[in-house]
Amino acid sequence: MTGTPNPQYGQDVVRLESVRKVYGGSKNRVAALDGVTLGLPRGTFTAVMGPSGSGKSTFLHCAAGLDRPTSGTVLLDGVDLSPLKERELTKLRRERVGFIFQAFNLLPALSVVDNVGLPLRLAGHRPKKAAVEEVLERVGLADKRGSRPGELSGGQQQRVAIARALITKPAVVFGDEPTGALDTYAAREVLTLLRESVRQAGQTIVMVTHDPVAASHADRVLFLADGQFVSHLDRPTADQVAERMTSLGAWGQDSAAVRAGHGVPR
Ligand SMILES: Nc1ncnc2c1ncn2[C@@H]1O[C@H](COP(=O)(O)OP(=O)(O)OP(=O)(O)O)[C@@H](O)[C@H]1O
Repeated sequence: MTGTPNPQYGQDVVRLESVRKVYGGSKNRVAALDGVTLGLPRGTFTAVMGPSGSGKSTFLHCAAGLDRPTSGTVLLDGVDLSPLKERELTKLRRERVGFIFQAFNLLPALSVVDNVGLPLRLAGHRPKKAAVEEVLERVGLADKRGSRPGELSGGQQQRVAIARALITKPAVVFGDEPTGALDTYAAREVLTLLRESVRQAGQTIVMVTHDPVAASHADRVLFLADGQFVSHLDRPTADQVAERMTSLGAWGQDSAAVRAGHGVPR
């Protein structure tokens, strides 16, 4: 089965080769991704950072098969996405990719259990009770199984979203600012959970974030500038991430104020 966790290091779950994504016409052409070649090994937690407009969302969308590059190749769990038709791409995403967004995107009328089981239902499978219970245990919400999202805190809702992302045993989970809407405490809980799923279950996670503290939970932080990956840090502190972002001009004149807002230890 495609999504079976395989904590085998050295094998790239996400691979981009010479990927370019160009927007606009001849007058307002923007290379949002400008020749990106990159491999993300199985069982690793990667954070992607960069100034506004550097191409983070474009990278996430292309790497996750939500958008197609103008040129170049994306391989997801060993599958070349370029020749796939839309339906095949949708199927591959459902089977092998999990998503976590800033706005938790839970269905308010459904219980926690039904929200978590939804990706399996969409793929035409009936969620197994034991599998849903197990993933709810993992995110620490077994006692909230019957609650509606509106009855939960932001951190709890994001943990439901993580359970929903993990239920299909995806090859990779993409997070788009997953802690952006959470307070410091809830954010730390969510990041610890993501990190544990990498350490203990061999999950592969790729997370776009503006927050140096969030990025410091990753194994590796990649920095984008003008559509290219320009540097990386392995197991950095939040301060090191913030320094690197400052050197990329990410926070302009107000960098100190923004750093303070992002909770960087000073
Ligand atoms: N649909 C689009 N049409 C035209 N240009 C686009 C489109 N999407 C993105 N761009 C441009 O591509 C570049 C990269 O955008 P992208 O959204 O990937 O950056 P980002 O790093 O995610 O920015 P932010 O941190 O502000 O969300 C920017 O110059 C942006 O204006």
